[in-house]
Amino acid sequence: MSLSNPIPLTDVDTEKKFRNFVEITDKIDPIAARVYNTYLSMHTHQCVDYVKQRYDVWLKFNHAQMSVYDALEQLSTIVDESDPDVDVPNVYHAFQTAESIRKQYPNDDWFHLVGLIHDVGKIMALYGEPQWSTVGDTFPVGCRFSDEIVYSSTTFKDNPDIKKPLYSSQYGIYTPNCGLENVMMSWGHDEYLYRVLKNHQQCTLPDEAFYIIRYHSFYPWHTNGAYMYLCNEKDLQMLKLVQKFQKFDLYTKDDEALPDLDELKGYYQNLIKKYIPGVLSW
Ligand SMILES: O[C@H]1[C@H](O)[C@@H](O)[C@H](O)[C@@H](O)[C@H]1O
Ligand SMILES: [Fe+2]
Ligand SMILES: [Fe+2]
Repeated sequence: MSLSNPIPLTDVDTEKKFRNFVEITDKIDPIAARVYNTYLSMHTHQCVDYVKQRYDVWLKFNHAQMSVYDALEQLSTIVDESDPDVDVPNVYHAFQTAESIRKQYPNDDWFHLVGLIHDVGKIMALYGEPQWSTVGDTFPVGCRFSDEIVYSSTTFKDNPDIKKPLYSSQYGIYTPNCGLENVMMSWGHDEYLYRVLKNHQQCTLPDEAFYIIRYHSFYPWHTNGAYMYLCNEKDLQMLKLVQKFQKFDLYTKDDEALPDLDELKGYYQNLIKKYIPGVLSW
């Protein structure tokens, strides 16, 4: 599926510095400490065995029954602890992302909907999942952790997998260019929402939408160029689309100009009716 002619991205705030993962010093601001500690826990605990165990817990889809819109509204109670750029509930970020995509690609309504829902998997945090296992950038487990992972120089030292020769080799349990669909990613909101939607037979979003949802947090890959040796043709083709999405996901973050959610509700409820109707198992 090709996206119709883009209008150039004009409303990007070039003054503000996004994704500024500052190094930890003893005089640190509370947000920077919150972000660092989230990644420290994530990089300490996310390993092959841990991810398998999360599959057991979450892929039974027995936590809740609700529509996508109801799940989206639950984001109004979640502040993402991994994000140095957002300190308000995540529901605003959902509408900011969606609305900016809608402005640039008015005809690609499925893309608007991806903007709206891409982070809905974060509702896991409301059902007992720690934030370090819900939010933040993702990375493959079962092979060597890349230097391109944020804070990786100090946060992986207690991860059980770095002591295992197979898991800490370049390819680990994978084969060259095996394709990301065959790679086990650290557990988080991307994989979770992807699986929830796959499990919902009435979901008619295109393959591109599923792909963006599944890999939008894989910054070491889509932005820093790591792990290319695990990618197949499909991944390289989809990379451009994920990068396009990433601009909207990141540069529209704004804690001051908050969208009026009631005003936008009707448009997006119709999109949900069109592409993801019904009650989903979460
Ligand atoms: O802190 C953010 C946030 O958790 C996003 O939802 C995720 O997609 C990004 O990768 C991460 O950097
Ligand atoms: Fe996300
Ligand atoms: Fe996001």
